[in-house]
Amino acid sequence: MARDDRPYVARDDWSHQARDDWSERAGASGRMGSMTAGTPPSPTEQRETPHRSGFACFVGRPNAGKSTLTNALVGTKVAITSNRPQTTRHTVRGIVHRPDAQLVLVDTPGLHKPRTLLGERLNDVVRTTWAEVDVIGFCLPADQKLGPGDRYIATELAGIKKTPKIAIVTKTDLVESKQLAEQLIAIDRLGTELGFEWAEIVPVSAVGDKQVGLLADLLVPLLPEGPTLYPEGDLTDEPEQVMVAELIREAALEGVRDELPHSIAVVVEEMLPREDRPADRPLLDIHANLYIERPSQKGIIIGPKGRRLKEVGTKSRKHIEALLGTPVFLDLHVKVAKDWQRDPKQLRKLGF
Ligand SMILES: Nc1nc2c(ncn2[C@@H]2O[C@H](COP(=O)(O)OP(=O)(O)OP(=O)(O)O)[C@@H](O)[C@H]2O)c(=O)[nH]1
Repeated sequence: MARDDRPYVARDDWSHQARDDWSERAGASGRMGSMTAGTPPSPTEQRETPHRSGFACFVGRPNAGKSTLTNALVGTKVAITSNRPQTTRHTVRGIVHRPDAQLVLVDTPGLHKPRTLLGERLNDVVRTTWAEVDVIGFCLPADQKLGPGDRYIATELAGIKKTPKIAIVTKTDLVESKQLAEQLIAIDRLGTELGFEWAEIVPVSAVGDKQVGLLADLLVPLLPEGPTLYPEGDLTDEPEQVMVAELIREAALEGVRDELPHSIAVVVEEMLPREDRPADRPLLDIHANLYIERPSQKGIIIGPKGRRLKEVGTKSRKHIEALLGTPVFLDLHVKVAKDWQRDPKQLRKLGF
């Protein structure tokens, strides 16, 4: 997206920021050393912009829209999304390939007050990720006032001094411009209150495809100079089995309530091409177990006459086939792993 097309950027000094970037790069590369701030680069100079590569992660409370945004940036379904909170457990990387940069997105679980061993482990994953990335994107939904959950995360962010932080106001399609403006101001103030400044504050709608390209444009200059890290065409380095398990879990989460979403874990036991198939009609056999914590939860997952489980299978199979580009036979079993969230041995077995 051309910079002039930007309908909203809260920082009124963004154009200076952009110019500063240019002069900074000039200093760094030595190639544009004579350029003064405010001089637009010539097309030749623009082509000489150094290639950048690095890692960004999106943080924010559950349901803030992190996975949807990751998918929108990458352009393919790589992170699972759901309208249930805390869907993302595994760190899924989406990779944005551009001529000038490679941006590796690390999608973390939501940071929350831990109540179980699983909760503590998830928070550790989040903090470790924050310390390693080049830029953090803090996602705040436009349609919800800043709450204690946001402050909790922002306070933690304030402690990570070195990493630049971009505030991303998500789901802007859900609000009028006045509400959006208020949210932008509140977020700016939150940074000031906590003693740091956002590198940018940018409103986006992943669903409405608004300003997603701009977000990438703002993230890229915050990455270090460097060569491509992954081969072109790679969208994620998450093992296929984990992605497949996540797609099954996503389908299983649909329509379940209360504590059940947190009780579901999926492990793909085996993925093997079916033997004796003609080359033009391959079939991939996938055997997966869907774990719950208590026998009483089995009925809900399986549904009357097995209908619910069948739906979960059909739905996830379609997504898996789209992801892997091959027809799939999905063999899905429901098993009870008693209180797995509190049992270190079970957690390890389930991949945490
Ligand atoms: N209208 C609208 N809805 C959105 C947008 N982005 C995300 N959503 C919805 O918000 C819900 C949560 O989105 P996710 O992307 O799963 O949120 P998340 O932050 O990854 O959630 P966790 O994995 O639980 O941390 C889903 O129902 C999405 O469809 C958006 O730009 N506009």
